[in-house]
Amino acid sequence: MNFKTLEWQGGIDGTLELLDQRKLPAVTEMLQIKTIPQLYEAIKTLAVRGAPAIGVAAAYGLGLALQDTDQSVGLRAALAHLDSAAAELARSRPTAVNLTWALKRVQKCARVFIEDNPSASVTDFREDVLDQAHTICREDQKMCREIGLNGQKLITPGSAIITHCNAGALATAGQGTALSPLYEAHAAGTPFTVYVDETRPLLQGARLTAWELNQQNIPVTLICDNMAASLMAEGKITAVITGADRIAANGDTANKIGTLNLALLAYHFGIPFYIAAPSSTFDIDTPMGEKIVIEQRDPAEVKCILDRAVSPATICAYNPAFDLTPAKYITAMITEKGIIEKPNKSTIAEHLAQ
Ligand SMILES: CSC[C@H]1O[C@H](OP(=O)(O)O)[C@H](O)[C@@H]1O
Repeated sequence: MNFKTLEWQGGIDGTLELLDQRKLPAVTEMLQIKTIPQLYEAIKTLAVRGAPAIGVAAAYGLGLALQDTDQSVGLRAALAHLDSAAAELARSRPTAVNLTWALKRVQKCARVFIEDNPSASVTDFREDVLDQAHTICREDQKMCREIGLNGQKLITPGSAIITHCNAGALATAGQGTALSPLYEAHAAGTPFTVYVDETRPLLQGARLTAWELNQQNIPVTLICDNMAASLMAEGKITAVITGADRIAANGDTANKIGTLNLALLAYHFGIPFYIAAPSSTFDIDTPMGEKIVIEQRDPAEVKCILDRAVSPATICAYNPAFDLTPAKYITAMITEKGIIEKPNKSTIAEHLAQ
């Protein structure tokens, strides 16, 4: 990739740099994040977005949180500070499980460090927390590549794929989830077509996926969200691939609003519908989709396009950021471990246990 979605600069007193996705595609600008309130705002306003990217950013956020502590506060106080920051960041967006998954993982490792090193310095503790964040980042990069290699076999010469929102490098620390098989197929010289849903209201498809694929010289056909049915009816689509924000134990999947539309259309037209996601997006503690909290965002986002009003200011608007696709409409899931055909509670459990 010729851009970095996010990157930690320096050591324990370093800075988290984020590519400000609110300004793409017109402006490529890095945000310098030094505090928890700054990171909370960046996640809330989608300066950084996408389930894996949010998780990696939050993990680094705990490294930032400890920059307020010094040797005199002691390990227990430093841990309390870290927990407080984790609780605040967890409130930024409720649906993507990677956020709380990453925070809980760093918090757990922090406790193990203190139990194993009760006389360690706060500086050593801070080094360990930052190492955990780097590990989560590196693992995500590796998982993205593996998803690509596992999903590449689904992209054959002449494939015509619809993708929704952005589940590419901009949504992860690596080369993405849903877009990763496309990158691998492109690198292998496989000729395919990709239709990118603009993805209202925040246009992650038009602004981000189209930009990202264009950066990699992959031809893009941008479509409005209401065009998928006619393309499928005309026999022009061979598969749908999207990302995911949270996958329940039974395979019900929360993803960007509009994903369910595509899944139902694909089911009707007999077109494969694939979800690409790393293991960190599976939430086995949530038994089914109806238990997943769907983020409700500011209705003003629906009444505007790129901050320009498109409807009377006084009307109401409905703005759920995600919808739920029941597992029965999902042909297969692509993970870093392989492919889950006909995802359900048992096939998912067996797959994740590999
Ligand atoms: C690789 S997960 C990307 C996932 O996150 C997006 O949501 P948002 O842009 O609101 O963070 C969308 O649901 C993507 O599929």
